[in-house]
Amino acid sequence: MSQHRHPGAPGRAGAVPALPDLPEATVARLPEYLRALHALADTGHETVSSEGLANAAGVNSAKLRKDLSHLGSYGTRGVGYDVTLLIEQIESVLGLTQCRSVALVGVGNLGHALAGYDGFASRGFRIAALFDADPSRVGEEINGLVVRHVDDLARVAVEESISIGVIATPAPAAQAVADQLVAVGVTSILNFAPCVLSVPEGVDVRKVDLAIELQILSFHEHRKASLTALPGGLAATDTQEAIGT
Ligand SMILES: NC(=O)c1ccc[n+]([C@@H]2O[C@H](COP(=O)([O-])OP(=O)(O)OC[C@H]3O[C@@H](n4cnc5c(N)ncnc54)[C@H](O)[C@@H]3O)[C@@H](O)[C@H]2O)c1
Repeated sequence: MSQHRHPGAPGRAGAVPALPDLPEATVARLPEYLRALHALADTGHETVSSEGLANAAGVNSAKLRKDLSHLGSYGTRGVGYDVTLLIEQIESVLGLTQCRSVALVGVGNLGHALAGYDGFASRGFRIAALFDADPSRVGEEINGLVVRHVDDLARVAVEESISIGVIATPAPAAQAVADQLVAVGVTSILNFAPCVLSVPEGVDVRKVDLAIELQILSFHEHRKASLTALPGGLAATDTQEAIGT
């Protein structure tokens, strides 16, 4: 996943206390720690060592300790981190203590899959509205939500307090959809369309493109093949480190 962020993004909630300005790479790893911590909590763990959490999250433990130190969380020597406390700290920093309402625009193949997925609610997100421009899709019910015409975006965004927009339209339509989302006050956009969006300062856009991820993996396959062809074979032993995850 790539991201595009304007510095000093104001966000929408005015009363939120100032947060530490974390490195983007740390922010990107916090959800991994959170997922691992929830799995530990679900299996009855009350504490976890930095090594245990690092393994569960798939990062190295020095990086994890550094990331968590940004939150003021250092764990207790010989005991490790308190799982519940760390979940609360990370959720607080990620702004997950409130459920965020998401609007999904473009309910085709991908949009259907996203709208039908039940796993977002437990991670702090509610898909609150579905929009499409195709009249034949408007009125269809998916997972208890009726698809509305994108022309209703402005009204529904206010009614449902939409804070994040997800774009799953074809690329040629994505910029206009982004403009509509921004016009109704949405300042965070997740873009699945394979294109670069132009947005005003203060609007955060993250882009998901599985083809790009596959192309990066293709490069590493290509590189591994070229290294194994050399005398002495493949040097890198830690594949995740080698590809910078
Ligand atoms: N990021 C990824 O990894 C990934 C994977 C698959 C697809 N995609 C991308 O996701 C997008 C959707 O793919 P799909 O297979 O679901 O396409 P699709 O054609 O099945 O669905 C697109 C939907 O968008 C609607 N639409 C078009 N213009 C619109 C507009 N202005 N406002 C609202 N709705 C509009 C269409 O009516 C349609 O229902 C494409 O851009 C595709 O390239 C990305």
